[in-house]
Amino acid sequence: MKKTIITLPGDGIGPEVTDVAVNVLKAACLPFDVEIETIERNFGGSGYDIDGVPVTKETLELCKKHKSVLLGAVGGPKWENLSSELRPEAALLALRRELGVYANLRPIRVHSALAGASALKEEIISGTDILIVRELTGGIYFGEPRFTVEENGDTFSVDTMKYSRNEVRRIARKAFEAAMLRSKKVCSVDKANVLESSRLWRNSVEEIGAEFPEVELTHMLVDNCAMQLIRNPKQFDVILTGNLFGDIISDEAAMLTGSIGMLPSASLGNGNGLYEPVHGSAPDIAGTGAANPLAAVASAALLCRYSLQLKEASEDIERAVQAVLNQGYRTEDIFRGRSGTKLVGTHEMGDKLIRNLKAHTYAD
Ligand SMILES: NC(=O)C1=CN([C@@H]2O[C@H](COP(=O)(O)OP(=O)(O)OC[C@H]3O[C@@H](n4cnc5c(N)ncnc54)[C@H](O)[C@@H]3O)[C@@H](O)[C@H]2O)C=CC1
Ligand SMILES: CC(C)CC(=O)C(=O)O
Ligand SMILES: [Mg+2]
Repeated sequence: MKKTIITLPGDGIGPEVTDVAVNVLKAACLPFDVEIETIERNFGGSGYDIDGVPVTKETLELCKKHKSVLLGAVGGPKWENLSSELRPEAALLALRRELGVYANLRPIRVHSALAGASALKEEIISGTDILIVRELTGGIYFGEPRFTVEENGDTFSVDTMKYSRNEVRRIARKAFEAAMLRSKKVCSVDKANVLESSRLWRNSVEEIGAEFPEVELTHMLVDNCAMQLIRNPKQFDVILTGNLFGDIISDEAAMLTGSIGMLPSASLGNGNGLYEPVHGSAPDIAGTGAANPLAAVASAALLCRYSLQLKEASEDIERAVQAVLNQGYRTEDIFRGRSGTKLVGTHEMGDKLIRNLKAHTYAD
């Protein structure tokens, strides 16, 4: 059987990690008689350089048609002075919006082999298993109006933080459903002591919480959450939060796992799936072969699970990731020079993954 996915490698390290993820995905699906066909499109800053826009209408339509998209990353200094609608990041926001993928799932799992790789003490982080459920198509990244004006000899810029009750209820339901399959705890994170939109958020989450009496619901202000994630991350099961706060605390939570290069994501909604590492285009290491591809690879595993319904292939990829870490292979970001570990580059890590995948799947 043939399955088609759209790949949008993007900018910086995006193409490097996407290449590895696609190779691993193909190798993982083969034993299940699924041939992965990829259609690649320009996207982000590199898309702008070629097409004059960071994403074309044709690409958006193609993504909608095929429903599953594997994305690398966008952005970089080269495109920072473009107007907001031509910036690489605008393409990503447009894609998320067009696909209607409002539920951004960001699993934070500390691999036992990497418990010593975090900047935090091993006893604080080992065993951490958090799911951040971030609202992705609303909030301040999309709210109108947004503008900059010159007034009275000064410059003013406005962004709008806006949520509707239904938008909050929709993402809250996803968080509670996820919690039912985990440790049945949801911590909703907001800034309800200051923001009107956060008070609506809290109120709407409470309404959905009432439909899930088995799930323990707590609320936490985002500044406290930023601190609690470092103090005692194991207190969290599912963290439910809005677009901006989720963006920030997930980068923070990435450091529990040793590196932002470890964190995958799946964005779901409207029957579509967009899969991308949590990290950006990392211009500081692009082209050096140092990028950690495991976040992109783990995102491909999520694509297998949610879009291709190939749970076993997805688990095979996750096992291969565990195996390479247990065997001591480390890209620079997670390399701490410990005995038994070996520094590898992006593509060498990909080769090790495929070797493990073959050893596992063909031996069964
Ligand atoms: N989803 C996306 O496409 C995102 C794009 N960006 C864009 O990326 C550009 C750079 O943003 P930054 O703030 O520097 O964030 P970043 O996530 O690209 O990089 C932050 C730091 O983490 C390191 N890093 C990131 N991914 C890594 C990986 N896979 N392996 C090893 N090290 C890794 C980088 O080298 C850098 O030191 C900006 O243009 C930004 O807008 C940022 C976040 C998400
Ligand atoms: C690049 C931004 C549009 C978003 C971002 O940083 C993220 O979704 O993690
Ligand atoms: Mg981010």
